[in-house]
Parts: sequence; C-alpha cells; structure tokens
Amino acid sequence: MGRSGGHRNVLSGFRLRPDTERIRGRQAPMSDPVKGSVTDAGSPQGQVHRMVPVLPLRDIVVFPHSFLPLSVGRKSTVQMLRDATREAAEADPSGSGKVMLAVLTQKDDSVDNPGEDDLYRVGTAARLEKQVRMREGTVRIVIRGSFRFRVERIVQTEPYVRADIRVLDGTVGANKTVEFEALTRKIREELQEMIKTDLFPRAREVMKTQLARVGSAGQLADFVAEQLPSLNTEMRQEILQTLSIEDRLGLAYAAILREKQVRDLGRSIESKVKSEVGRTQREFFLREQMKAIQKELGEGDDSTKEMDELREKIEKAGMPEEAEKEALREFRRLGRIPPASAEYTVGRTYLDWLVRVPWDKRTEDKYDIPRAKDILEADHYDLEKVKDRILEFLAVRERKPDQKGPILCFAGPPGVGKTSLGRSIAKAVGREFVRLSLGGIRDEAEIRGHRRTYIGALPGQIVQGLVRAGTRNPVFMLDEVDKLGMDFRGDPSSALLEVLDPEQNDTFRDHYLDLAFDLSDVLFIATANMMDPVPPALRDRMEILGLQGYTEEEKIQIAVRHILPRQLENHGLEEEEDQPVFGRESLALIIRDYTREAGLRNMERSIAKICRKAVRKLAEGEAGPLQVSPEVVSELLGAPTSLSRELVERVSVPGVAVGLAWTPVGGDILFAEASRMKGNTRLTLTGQLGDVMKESATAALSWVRQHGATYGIQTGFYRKSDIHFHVPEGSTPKDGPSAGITLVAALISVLTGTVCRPELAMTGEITLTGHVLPVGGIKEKLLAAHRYGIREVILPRLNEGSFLEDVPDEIRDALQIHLVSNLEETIPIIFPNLAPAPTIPGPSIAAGTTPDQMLMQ
Ligand SMILES: Nc1ncnc2c1ncn2[C@@H]1O[C@H](COP(=O)(O)OP(=O)(O)OP(=O)(O)O)[C@@H](O)[C@H]1O
Repeated sequence: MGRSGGHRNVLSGFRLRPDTERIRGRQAPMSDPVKGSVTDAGSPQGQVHRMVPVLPLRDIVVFPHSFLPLSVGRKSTVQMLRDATREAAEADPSGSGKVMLAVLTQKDDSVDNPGEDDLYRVGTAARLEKQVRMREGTVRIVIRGSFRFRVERIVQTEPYVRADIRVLDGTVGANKTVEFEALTRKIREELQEMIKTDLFPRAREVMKTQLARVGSAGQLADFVAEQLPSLNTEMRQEILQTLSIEDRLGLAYAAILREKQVRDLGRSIESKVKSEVGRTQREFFLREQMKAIQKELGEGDDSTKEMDELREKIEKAGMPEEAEKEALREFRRLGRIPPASAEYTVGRTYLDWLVRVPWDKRTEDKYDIPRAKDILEADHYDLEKVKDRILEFLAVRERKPDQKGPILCFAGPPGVGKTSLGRSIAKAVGREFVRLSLGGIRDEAEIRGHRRTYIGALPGQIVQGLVRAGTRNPVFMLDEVDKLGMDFRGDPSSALLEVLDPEQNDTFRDHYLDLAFDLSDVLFIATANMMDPVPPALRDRMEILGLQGYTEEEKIQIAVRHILPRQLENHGLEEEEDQPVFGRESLALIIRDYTREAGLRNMERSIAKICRKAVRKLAEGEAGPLQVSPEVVSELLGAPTSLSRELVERVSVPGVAVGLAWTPVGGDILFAEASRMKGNTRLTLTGQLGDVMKESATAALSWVRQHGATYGIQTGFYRKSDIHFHVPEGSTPKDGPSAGITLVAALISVLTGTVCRPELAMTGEITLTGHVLPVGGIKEKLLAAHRYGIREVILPRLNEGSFLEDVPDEIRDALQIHLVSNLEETIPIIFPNLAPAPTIPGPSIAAGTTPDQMLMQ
C-alpha cells in the first residue's frame, strides 16, 4: 500500500495533502462533515464483522470521521479492492452497497507484504467512497473513517489479509462532559491560536471550519492526533487505542504542548537560519557581482588560486611560531573581507611583506682567510692597514662565529673605496650584500617602519634591506651614518643604536611587521665621511677605520688596475682591438684638471664618458682602437676645470691669500679675502665663516695691529678704517681654526698692497702672541694642494710628525714644505719683499676685550 504522500510542513504546522487536490481538484475537507454528537456509529458496539478485507497503511493512522485520499500501489491491495468491490456489488445488486475496509497501520513501514504480526491490532473501519484506476496500475481511493475496531482473528493472509473484527466503543466516560469542559476549551484555544499564527490564510479558513465542526470531546482528541504534525505514528496509534475520552483528551493536550515546544524551537532555528542565510546570500551575491565585473574588465577570477598560493607561501616562509600564527590569523581574516576593499589591500600587503622576509634563509659563512686576502687584494689597491684590520676581524669571526664584536666603520671622503670594501668582505665570506644610505633620514619610522594603522605604511629600511638581500645574514652596509638627521619625528639614531646593539638586536621589532626579528646574524658595517657628527653613543659601538684620499700616482694605479678594466667591460669593450688606449699623461690630466676630489668618483665618471665616446666612434665605423692622448681627453671631456688658472687670477690682487682646509669630502683650498675701507674701526666678517673662524679673524686683526709696523704697516691704520674679512663658500662648507695664518696673510696683503704668491698655500692656527699651532687633516690638505698645482705649503712645525708619517713620499717630493712655529717666521715666507723691521712689542691686551674695543685702541 502506497502512502498518501501527505506533506508535513514543519514550519507552518498542519498536514496538507497534495494528493487530495489532484484527485478532487480542490482542497478536500479532512473530516466528515457530520454534525452533532458522534459515536463510533455505523455498527453496534461489540458486534463482530467477518472476513473484512484489511487495508494496511504505512505511516498513517486513520480515525473515525477521517476522510482522506490515498494512493494504492501494492498488487495485493489492488486485487483486494477489486474483490471487495465485486463482492459488495454481488451482495447488493442495486448498486448502493458500500465497500467496508478494515484499516490497520503497519508497525514497521519498511515491510512490503505485512502479515499478522506486522499490523497493529486496533484500527478504524472505513468506507470506500471513491476509487479511480490510474494508467500505471495504481488506484486512487478516498476513504471515510467509521468506527474503531479490534482484530479478533486474522482469517486469511494470501493474497491479502482478511480479518474478523469487533466494533469498539470509543466513547468511554463520554457522560462526564463537565469534567472535560476545561480541558476541551483549553485544547480548542490552543488549536485556534496555532491555526491563526501558523497557517496560510486559505488553509487557515479550511482548518477553522473543520475545528468548528468537531463536536464531541473524543472527536476533538482524534482531530488533534490526526492534525498535529509533530506526532509520530506510535503516538497517533496510542490515541486511537485509548478508548477513555478523559485519557484521550489528556494525551491530546500533551501532544499540543509538545507541538508548541517544537514550534518555538523551530522558530528560533528559523530566525537564526534566516539571518545567517540573509548575510551569506548577500555576500555571495556581491561576490558574484564582483566576479562578473572583473570578468567584464578582463581581470579574471584568480583570487582563489592566489589565496592558495599565499597560504603555501606562508607555510614555506619558515617563520618562527609567533610570526606564523599572526600570518595565518591575518590570512583567515583576509578570507572574510571582500577583495575590493581597502582593508583587504592593507592585509594583503602585510602578508606579502611577511612572506618575503627571510626568516630562515641564510648563506653558509666561508671563513677562509687566505682566500679573503686574495679577494681584498684583487679588488683594492693599497689600503694595507684597512685590509689587515678586516682580515683580523674575519679571523676572529672564524674562531668565534657568534662573536658580538665591534661594528666596523669606514671613515673617509667620498669615492675612496668604502662601499667597495664592504662588497669585498661580503664576497670573501660568501654573504649577500645590501646597502642603506642613511643620508637625510630624519624619521625614526624610516629605520623601524610605520605602524600598520597608517595608510601606505611600509616596513622600515632594515627589514626592506633584508628582503632585498633575501637572506637573514647579509653584510649590511649603513652608509653615511654621519648624515643621520633628527627632528620632531623621532631620533633615527636611537633606532639605529638598537639595530646595532648585540644585546638587543636579536629581538628587533619593526613597527610594521610588529613581530620580533633576530638581527644578530647580520654583519653590519658603517661608513661616514667624518666622525664628529656621529652621536657618541653610536660611535662607541663602532671601530673606526680611516681611509684618506689618494695621491695622483695612487689614482693612476687604481685607474689602470681596477677602474679601466671595469669600465671597458661595462661598455662591452672586451676585445683588445676595440679598447681605447689611455696614456699615463692622459690619466694624470683627467685627475689634475677634470676632477677635484680626494676619491675616485669623478675620475671613474670621466673614464666612463671616454669609453662611451669610444663605443660610439666604433659604432660609426671608425676603425682601430681610440688613442686617448691628452688632446683627445680635452676634446672628449671639454674644457678642463683647472683651478690652477683660477688660482693665479684670484690671487693677482692684494688682500687674497690661499689657505688649505679640511672638509668632509677631503682636503680643499680656500681663498681668504680681506679689504680695508674708510670708516670707523668696524670689523665685518662675511662669507662662510663659522664661529671658530670668526675668532681666528679677530685674533689675526689683533696680531697685525700689534706687529704690523714691522712690515711697514702704518701704526693706527685701523682708526679711520673698517676691515672686512670674507671667505667665499665654495662648494663645501669649511670651518676650523686652521685659517688663522691665511687671514693674517690676507690682511697684511691688503694693508701693504702686496699680492700673495698663487703657488703658495698655508694652514695653521694662531695665538694672539703669534704662535702657530698644529692643525688636523695634513694629508688631505696636502693632497688638495697637489691637486691644484700648488708648489709650496706652509705648515705648523708641530705638525711635522704627522707630515712625515702620513704624507706619501711622492707628495712630499712634489711640494716644498715650510714648517713654522710663529708668525714672525711665516710672514717673510709669504711676503719675501716686506723687509722685517726690528720687533717692537705692542701694547698688551686685557683679557675679555671685545673686537670693537680693540679697534678703538
Ligand atoms: N683602493 C682602491 N682600489 C680599487 N678601486 C678603488 C679603490 N678605492 C676606490 N676604488 C673605486 O672607486 C670607486 C668609488 O668607490 P666607492 O664607491 O667604494 O667609494 P665610497 O668611499 O664608498 O664612496 P661614498 O662614501 O660616496 O659611498 C669604486 O668603483 C671603487 O671600486
């Protein structure tokens, strides 16, 4: 027997039967529309009906007054219907004989051919109201429940079941109407409430009418059992078998309470599901829309693939536990944010940085000292002291790899090979090399990164450098530590201190990554042009290796051995017949007239320029190697920027003297100018005069006023004069006391109207009593003098030691050096024609006298 196909709608309650509609074309009423008190009438109670054909049902319990359509599919049942119909027709040839069926519910609905034990013993006798044979062999029937019965005996099982049945009284205790009143009313109220809240309007009306037609209390209990969807077959069967009305009402009420619970639960699930479904559906819809837009724009939908790749990268990045946890957390968050949002981009960029940081990638160190020596030798000419120190440094590291030794700092003018030494160290130990220029960094965040809350935040330069290196243990060159700035955005040098401090740098925390990174494997090397501006705390961490400028000869050697071969290779001039041939004089010319530097930067640039021109000439079909003679140099590089000529011109008037200065970019010459005007004893100082040089100017004036007469200067010259000192700035700022004798020379020159000699330069600090004190940077200054073609130099005698020690022979040989102890010795060297008169001691000057007061004397 097939099921009726009755559809139970959990959410809306009551059972709706689509089959009913199909058969009758409209919603069939669920119960017999009989009015008034209904007993299980139709058969006297206790009466036994014999040989009644049994209609076994799966999952459905039929009650008296039930009126329901069913679909019959089992062959045995179809046959049973045919036989029963025939028998009824035979018994009542008038045609009004109704077929009566004993409807029994199966205990187990999986049984196909139920026997005696598979059926409940209590059922409902029903009349067959209608039957329609369908094409596929099934029969649609409509039955109407009549009375409860109990099976007395199964009299036949094949081909279908027949039984003798006894009519039961389903109205036991029906006279106690008052007692039932409260319960009946309650049940009705509950049912009405359910109908109101849970049904669609049309079904609600049908149900209301049916409930209104339910007359007796027993019938009400049956109605509940039949209609409440949450009851199962056993519960319904139990209500059917309960003959006492009181008990049946009790069971029905319990069923209602249960139903209410189930509905409340259903509602809360429904609202949860609804809100979840609403949100997911919305997101889904938006994502789909976005995909469509991307597709339209031809951007494709690679996001899933991309996310998979990202996850793989996170897993392979070798992050420490803390970092990996954070990365996966961010990754999961990313999965929940729409990819087009700004937040997604921020998260994505963060993860991209995280996976690029070389958490566990490192190179194996090679501490092979002889090999390191070869590499340093091959890459660098001279610099013996520095190379020795580097080799010692490496040797100690070999013995004690975790040595938290000093940080090397190469100090010297630009272009003397600081960076290239760093590269050679990296090559020698087999590490990657990265370089970070600290020049102009004023913001701590550039070292340590911006916090992620800033739009466009990035990791700091240290982390970026490591990412560039691709390993966690590169040689990291911090260029120009002396140029670190500091302002309201924080002090970058304190961040740098942390980076360089071996006690702290194993847990360096970049603000952007916000994760600890161990920097202790990094080999930091610093460079600086001068050490004075480097904050003392930073200087303390470093061992300073000084590199000075090169002499002309050294430069020629470096050019021939290193720079030329490199530039030829860079310009694709490997073939000998293509290579330009540089003569020694040409290189000297470039050094002397085209580059004014302590290092080799401009020289390398000039050589590169000539190589470019040579390549072009070859390309234009000019055969043979280019012979780079001095004339060709002039032709290719243009007019020389020779200073010697400028020197002669500038010193051709009285009042100008040539001094030597030390600057952060190497030695340089300076012009000290003095002039005298009619006036009122005023001293004016202009130009690039630092505080120290201003003091030197005042001291120079005082000395000349005291001793000027010796050199033919009118005593009291200052009374009707204003004196003006000026030191043109030139390209590089210069400061220091070493201009003392130069200022004296300029003043005497203007006061006596005698020009200084252009081939003579000088340096030395003076005291008020005319002593010449030692100064710094002797080697640099002499190299500069040589570069400019100066032939004579006046130096303080007290510098004799460093002059003999530091200055290369070649320079010493090329320059005539005058060592002086006081100005009396000095002036005749500068002005040989000013005959010194016997010394007349001047008036002594009280301490604390101002320049103006002095001028008044
Ligand atoms: N002693 C040397 N031997 C060989 N080549 C040298 C030597 N000194 C400098 N050079 C070459 O001169 C050029 C400039 O040197 P480098 O860039 O290392 O200078 P630097 O001191 O680092 O300058 P900066 O302070 O401006 O960074 C490089 O090509 C370098 O190879």
